[in-house]
Amino acid sequence: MAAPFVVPTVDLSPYVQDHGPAERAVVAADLARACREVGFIQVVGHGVPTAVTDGLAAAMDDFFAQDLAAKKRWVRPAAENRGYSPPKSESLSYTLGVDPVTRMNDFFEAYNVGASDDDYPGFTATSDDYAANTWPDTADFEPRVTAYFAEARRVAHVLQDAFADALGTDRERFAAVSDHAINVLRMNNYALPPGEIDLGADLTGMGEHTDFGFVTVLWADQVAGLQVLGQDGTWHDVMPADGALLVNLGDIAARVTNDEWMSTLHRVKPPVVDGTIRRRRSAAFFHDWNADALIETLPAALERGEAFYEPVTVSEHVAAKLRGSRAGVKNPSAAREQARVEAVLG
Ligand SMILES: O=C(O)CCC(=O)C(=O)O
Ligand SMILES: [Fe+2]
Repeated sequence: MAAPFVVPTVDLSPYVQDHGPAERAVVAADLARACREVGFIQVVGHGVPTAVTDGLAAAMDDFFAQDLAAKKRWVRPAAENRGYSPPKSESLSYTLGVDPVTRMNDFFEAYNVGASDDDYPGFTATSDDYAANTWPDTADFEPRVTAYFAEARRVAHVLQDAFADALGTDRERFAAVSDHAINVLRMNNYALPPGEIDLGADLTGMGEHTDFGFVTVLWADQVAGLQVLGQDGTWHDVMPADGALLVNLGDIAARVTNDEWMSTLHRVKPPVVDGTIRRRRSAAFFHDWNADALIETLPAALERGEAFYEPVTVSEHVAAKLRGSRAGVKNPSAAREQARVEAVLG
C-alpha cells in the first residue's frame, strides 16, 4: 500500500541563520526526501517577517477589491507575463498539453510582477522575459509587493543552495544559471461575484499544472482549495501550516534530476459555501533561472540512467508553457507531463 500523503515540514533556520554544517546536512537530507517523494514542502524558519506577508495581503486586497474596469487598466500583452490577468483569461491545463476537463477557463484573476533587466547591472535583456513592471495606483502597492518579492527571492536562493547540497552538486552551478533569473511573483485572487456561479459546472480556480521554474515559494491563505496530486494518483487538499510557506518544485528541478525529484501536479478548487465561492488568495514566487540558461540533466543523474529530456533553454521552455495557457495552444513538448495527467484524469 502507498504511504499516506503528507507534505513534510522542514525548518530552514539552519540555512537562514547559517548554523553549522552538521545541522545543515540534516536539513538537506530532509529536503531531498521531500523532493523525491512529494515535491511539496511546508517550510518554516524561513525568516520572512509577518509584517511583510501582511503587507502583501493588504496590497492584494486593495487592488483586487476594485471593479473589473479599474483592474483592466493594468492588462499587459500576454508575452510580457506582467500586470493584470482578468478571470477566465487563462487555462493552465493547456500548459500540459491536455484539454481542460471542463473546457472552461480558470476563474482566478492575477497580478504579475517580475525581475526586469534594471535589477541586474551589466545585463541587457533580449527577450520579453524581463519586461519592466507596471505598478497599479492603489495605495502603497509597489513598496508592499516589492518588500515581499525581495523576501521570497531570498528564500528561493536559500533553498537553491540547500538543494545543491542535497543533490551533491556545486552551489556555483545553480548560481551561474540564476544570476539574472526570470523571477515572477503571481498574486492570485480566487473569487467570483454571487450569481456568476453555475453550480452545475465543475468550477476550476486554476487548472491542473506543474510550475515551470526551478522552485516556487507559495504564500497562501489557510483556506482549502489547493490540491496536490499524490503518488497514489488522487488529489489531496493542502494548505500552509501556521507561519509556513509552501514550497514546490517546478519542471526545471524535474528535468535536471531526470525526474528523481518531482515537479508535482497541482490545481486549485476553492470551496463553494452557500452558493458563494469562499475567497482565497495566494502569491506564487517562481524562481525560473536565466532566460538563456540551458536546462540540462545533471551529470550525477546521467550516471543513473539515460536522460528523459532534451536540453532546452529556460526561455524556450517557459514560452512553450505560456503559449498553452494564454493562447489556448496545447504544449507539444509536454509529453511526459501529459502522460502523467492522462493517467489520472483519463
Ligand atoms: O493558489 C494556489 O495555492 C496555487 C497557485 C499556483 O499553483 C500557481 O500560481 O502556480
Ligand atoms: Fe502552480
